[in-house]
Amino acid sequence: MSDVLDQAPHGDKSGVKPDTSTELAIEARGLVKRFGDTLAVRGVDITVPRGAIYGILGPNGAGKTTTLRMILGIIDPDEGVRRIFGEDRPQRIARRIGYLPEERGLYPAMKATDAIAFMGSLRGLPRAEGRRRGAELMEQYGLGHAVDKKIKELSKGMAQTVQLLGTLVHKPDLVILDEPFSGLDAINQGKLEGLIRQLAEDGTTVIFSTHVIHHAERLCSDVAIIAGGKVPYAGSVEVARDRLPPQVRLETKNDDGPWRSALPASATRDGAAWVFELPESGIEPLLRSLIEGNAGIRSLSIERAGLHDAFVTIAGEAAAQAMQSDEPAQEVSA
Ligand SMILES: Nc1ncnc2c1ncn2[C@@H]1O[C@H](COP(=O)(O)OP(=O)(O)OP(=O)(O)O)[C@@H](O)[C@H]1O
Repeated sequence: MSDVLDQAPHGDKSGVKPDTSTELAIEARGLVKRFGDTLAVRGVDITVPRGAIYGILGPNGAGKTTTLRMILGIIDPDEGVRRIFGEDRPQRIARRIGYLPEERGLYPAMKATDAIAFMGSLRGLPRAEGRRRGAELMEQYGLGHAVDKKIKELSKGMAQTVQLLGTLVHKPDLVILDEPFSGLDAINQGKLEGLIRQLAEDGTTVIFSTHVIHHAERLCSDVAIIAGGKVPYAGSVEVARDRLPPQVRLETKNDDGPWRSALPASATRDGAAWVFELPESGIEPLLRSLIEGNAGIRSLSIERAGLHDAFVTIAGEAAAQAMQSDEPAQEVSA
């Protein structure tokens, strides 16, 4: 797949010199957007380092698309500033950006490679080159059999993939994907995860919005959680997970004994196991008390909180439930 994403420096294409003065791909501060009476985005700050895979998580209507559209310069914020590669007028560096909008759509009568070339031409890539690269990309993405097909002859998922390839054909430095996983089956979701990883390995910054926390957990170094037009958390996935104490799960041979006083008062039963938060003093003193108190340890595990649990804590149960209702029944594993 690396050929697919054979990334060259791209600043020359746009006539704008590559910016080396900032390590940030995106810096957005205090973004606010109103649509009539609706306050869609209420003061969003997002900072995306270059080369990151960055996830924007939030339930329906949270303000993800509006935020991305402001960052891209498709709409202007009512308040706040945003910079892409240090440039505060994103349109000026449009050729360095690839954008997959949430609303999918290509001309049904166009050939797939022409559709990719057309999208590339909107970002400054000559059509002939776009067609050549389009065919190459389709071949490498497993759609070689469809290069001569028209969009209307493709399945919905295949057409969506063609649109994604059109987003990448001009070799952008920054790729912004709005809900790229929705509408794809489990196999294609897995392929898309691989493609996103490959883009990042080649130095491209990738930002995607999603309802499905598992994609972000597998792919992202950093995330922003958007809920109700605000960002209650933006930062590393690891730090978000560390906001919750790890959970201990303990099974013992003996039901009772002096060891029981070592368990925190909040410990609960889950079948044969005790479940509780890892005490602040750590596992060693607890282990000592269990051994000396003759618990007869059968099994003991310590599990770090996942991003989903962190999301529930940060954004709230309601937001998590709203997200979960959108998760596909079949999940892919990394
Ligand atoms: N053009 C518009 N005119 C009026 N209201 C809008 C417009 N675009 C978005 N909104 C409103 O702004 C809020 C945020 O919408 P937005 O599309 O940004 O959310 P989202 O997080 O991307 O949601 P989803 O996951 O459903 O796509 C919603 O209340 C929505 O109804």
